Amino acid sequence: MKIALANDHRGVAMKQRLLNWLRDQGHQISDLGANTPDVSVDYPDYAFVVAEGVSKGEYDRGILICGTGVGMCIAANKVFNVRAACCHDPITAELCRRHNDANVICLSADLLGEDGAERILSIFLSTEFEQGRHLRRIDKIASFEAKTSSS
Ligand SMILES: O=C(CO)[C@H](O)[C@H](O)[C@H](O)COP(=O)(O)O
Repeated sequence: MKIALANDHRGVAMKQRLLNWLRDQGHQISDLGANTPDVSVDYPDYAFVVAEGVSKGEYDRGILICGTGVGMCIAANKVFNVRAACCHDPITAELCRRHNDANVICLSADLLGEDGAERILSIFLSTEFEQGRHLRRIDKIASFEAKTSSS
């Protein structure tokens, strides 16, 4: 899978650990920063780059890491056609794919251990969207987004 990965200063260590693991799984990863834990950066700058890449179809999925995952998630969901999910557990990772067709996952560097993050990512990257009634629901979100972004 072609994946864009980015983080703020709080997510540098987790990103660096996950990079090798993701590449070992055969994914093509673009590391879009940040790479220095000592320099404070603003998570929206990174969330927008990843989310726009996914929105334009340059990447199959996006992965964002900040302290809680929440700031990245709020920012990424402002980008057209992006369905970002903040996942702290495997069940949310599974259902955000099966039910919500999430295309960006946001992880917490402060709350998740390495094993937890790998398990969550593994589920997120391997679970298919179920379509059916769930497609009707995400179509409603897309229609609302199209209507409000053109006004
Ligand atoms: O957006 C967040 C909170 O939901 C992230 O945890 C950020 O990483 C955090 O706000 C950054 O805070 P800092 O005090 O500037 O490190």
